Amino acid sequence: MIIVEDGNMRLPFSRGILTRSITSAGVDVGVAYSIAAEVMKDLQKKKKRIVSKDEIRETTYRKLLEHGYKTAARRYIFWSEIRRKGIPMMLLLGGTTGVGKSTIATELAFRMGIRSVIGTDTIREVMRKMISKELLPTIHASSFLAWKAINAPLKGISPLIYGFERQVSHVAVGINALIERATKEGFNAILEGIHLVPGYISLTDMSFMYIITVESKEALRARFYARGLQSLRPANYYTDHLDEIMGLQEFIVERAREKGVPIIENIEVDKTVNLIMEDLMKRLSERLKQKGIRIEVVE
Ligand SMILES: Nc1ncnc2c1ncn2[C@@H]1O[C@H](COP(=O)(O)OP(=O)(O)O)[C@@H](O)[C@H]1O
Ligand SMILES: O=C(O)[C@@H](COP(=O)(O)O)OP(=O)(O)O
Repeated sequence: MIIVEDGNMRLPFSRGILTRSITSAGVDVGVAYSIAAEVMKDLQKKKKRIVSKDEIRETTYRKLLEHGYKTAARRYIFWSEIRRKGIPMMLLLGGTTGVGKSTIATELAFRMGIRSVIGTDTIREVMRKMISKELLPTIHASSFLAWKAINAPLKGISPLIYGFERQVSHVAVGINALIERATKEGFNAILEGIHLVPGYISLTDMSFMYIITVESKEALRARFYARGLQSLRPANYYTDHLDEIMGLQEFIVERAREKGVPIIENIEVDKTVNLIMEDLMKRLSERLKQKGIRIEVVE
């Protein structure tokens, strides 16, 4: 068995771990698994019982090149450098309910080896327990129904947007606290949820936001039916309010345009995940260069 030495830690070589790192470079998981197996064979041929992480990275990088995956090889080295340097960053995925945020967040977390994925609806749930409905009525409803809790006369303002904005501004208190703590503690996390609206959240220089959208009401309807099969969130609770939910998407997209936050139409999960990782690699390396941190990418 091959032992991987990492500082004073020694762990058995795991094809699963190496497969995840290779998929983080955008390689199909089946191909990634077979490349990981080839890497293991090459290391075994060297008859060395203990290998370093650098040797694994080098061998994997060469294997990807041999198989013609030049771009993936560069991405692979980039993300393993990010992990090696333990660079703290936060990814924030906003977008109206049902577009696929938690699905994409889970896949991104797997590929990037990020352990904490936090939904803003969880933050809202905690706030609901601590703050009464009388005091903050708009947080005790779904985003697209918060307007029903408003009993103020609204002149010329859309009740749907006003109710949503109230809920977002309240939940943003918890979101900003999370971002502050992650920055102070230096840990990675992915936040996902409808409350991540550009202009309402204080981003740090190491937090990167994306807005996920669906192309049509029909596509969104299909998402809710698909989710209804996998979870206890009943589809018709959402499909009965598609116009409101799409109205919130419009509002969120406008804010994203104003703030220059990338907007990604989520047609296929894999494509969306690769798009975000590609864009994130560019934004992250630019940001790190500004901070004087160079990520060597082996040519
Ligand atoms: N690109 C996609 N194509 C088809 N179905 C998708 C896609 N992205 C997500 N889904 C499905 O849509 C449903 C809603 O996704 P979810 O991640 O729960 O949305 P959100 O977290 O944005 O509310 C889930 O059943 C998920 O599997
Ligand atoms: O308030 C809402 O629209 C959704 C947000 O869910 P996400 O889009 O954040 O998953 O929460 P729900 O009322 O369904 O529990």
